[in-house]
Amino acid sequence: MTAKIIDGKRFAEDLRGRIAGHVARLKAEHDITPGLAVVIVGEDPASQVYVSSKAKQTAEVGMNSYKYELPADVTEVELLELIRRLNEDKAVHGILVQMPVPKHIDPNKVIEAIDPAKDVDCFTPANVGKVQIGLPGPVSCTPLGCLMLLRDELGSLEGMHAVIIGRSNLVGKPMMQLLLRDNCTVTVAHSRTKDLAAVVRQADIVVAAVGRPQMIKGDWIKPGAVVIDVGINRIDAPERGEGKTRLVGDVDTAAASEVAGAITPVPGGVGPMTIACLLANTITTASLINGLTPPSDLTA
Ligand SMILES: NC(=O)C1=CN([C@@H]2O[C@H](COP(=O)(O)OP(=O)(O)OC[C@H]3O[C@@H](n4cnc5c(N)ncnc54)[C@H](OP(=O)(O)O)[C@@H]3O)[C@@H](O)[C@H]2O)C=CC1
Ligand SMILES: Nc1nc(=O)c2c([nH]1)NC[C@@H]1CN(c3ccc(C(=O)N[C@@H](CCC(=O)O)C(=O)O)cc3)C=[N+]21
Repeated sequence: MTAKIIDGKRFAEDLRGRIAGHVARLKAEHDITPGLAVVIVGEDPASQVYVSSKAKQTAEVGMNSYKYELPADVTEVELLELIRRLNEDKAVHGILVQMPVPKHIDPNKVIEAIDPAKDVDCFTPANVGKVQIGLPGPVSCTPLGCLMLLRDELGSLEGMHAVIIGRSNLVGKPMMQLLLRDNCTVTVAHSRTKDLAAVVRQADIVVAAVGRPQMIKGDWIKPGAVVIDVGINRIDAPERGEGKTRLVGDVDTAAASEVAGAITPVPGGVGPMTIACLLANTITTASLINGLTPPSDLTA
């Protein structure tokens, strides 16, 4: 059997098309142009690429995009002051501070400074709690993107055994909440899990968010399972020439594709969905800030 390749890039394009429709409606009916502010500290080249593609896609769907590039030696006080200004700015409906921030800045202080009403990453305690009890609000971008792909592939997820590998606040834990809400039986595995292969073999749905290149092997996958590969790892690719690299996920995609029912590729899988869901969250926050019900097709 050869797995279906889940085209996240294409799904994200469709999602951005729907987002553009919601932006047009907010403008025409309510005179609101959603605005997203992205703050980046320092000059990590990977982050630069990621932030540029966010700005480009934000503009393409008709939203306003505001980019703040701060030097790596900016003080914590200065960064917090910028966040406070963005909290007050009526044109800004979403604030994203690219993580990680330099070591001399406390990421928890950054998170706590962001107004939960504008927290499009769903990092603040208020929004984490809302997701847990099912209240409307932004939902962590990567897990939201994974959920959309899974629902599209499977329809109802009810009763399925989902195994998530990774328990970070960014991916694993919010993924757990969303799959539980969709009536999956959820197992969360991590670095202390015993016999990970045996745990993964039980899964109808595998979500790999570990950050270890190709760690999840083909023979760990139950035949027909749906595999969502969140990992983005840059590895050496001497076959492409000296000094060249390529991106791979946390799953051994070639081997897993022999067994799985469907699988997301890297690149072109979850990554593009993360960015599209960031824009979706900006519609959600712009709606809620203005007392409107957010569009149901952009959230969990
Ligand atoms: N596609 C996208 O849009 C995004 C991709 N990513 C990628 O996803 C991956 C995960 O990101 P993130 O959640 O932030 O990573 P973290 O490093 O924060 O978390 C990794 C998790 O994996 C677990 N883990 C580490 N080693 C093992 C192991 N050998 N066996 C089992 N579990 C293990 C850790 O366990 P423990 O808690 O015990 O330490 C931890 O819970 C990375 O590759 C990242 O680049 C991240 C965000 C967005
Ligand atoms: N506050 C904050 N929020 C985040 O959501 C956040 C963050 N900080 N810091 C970094 C991680 C990582 N992340 C990615 C999103 C999309 C791609 C993506 O689009 N990847 C493309 C490939 C891009 C390439 O070729 O380099 C793909 O998978 O197809 C990658 C990585 C969001 N993160």
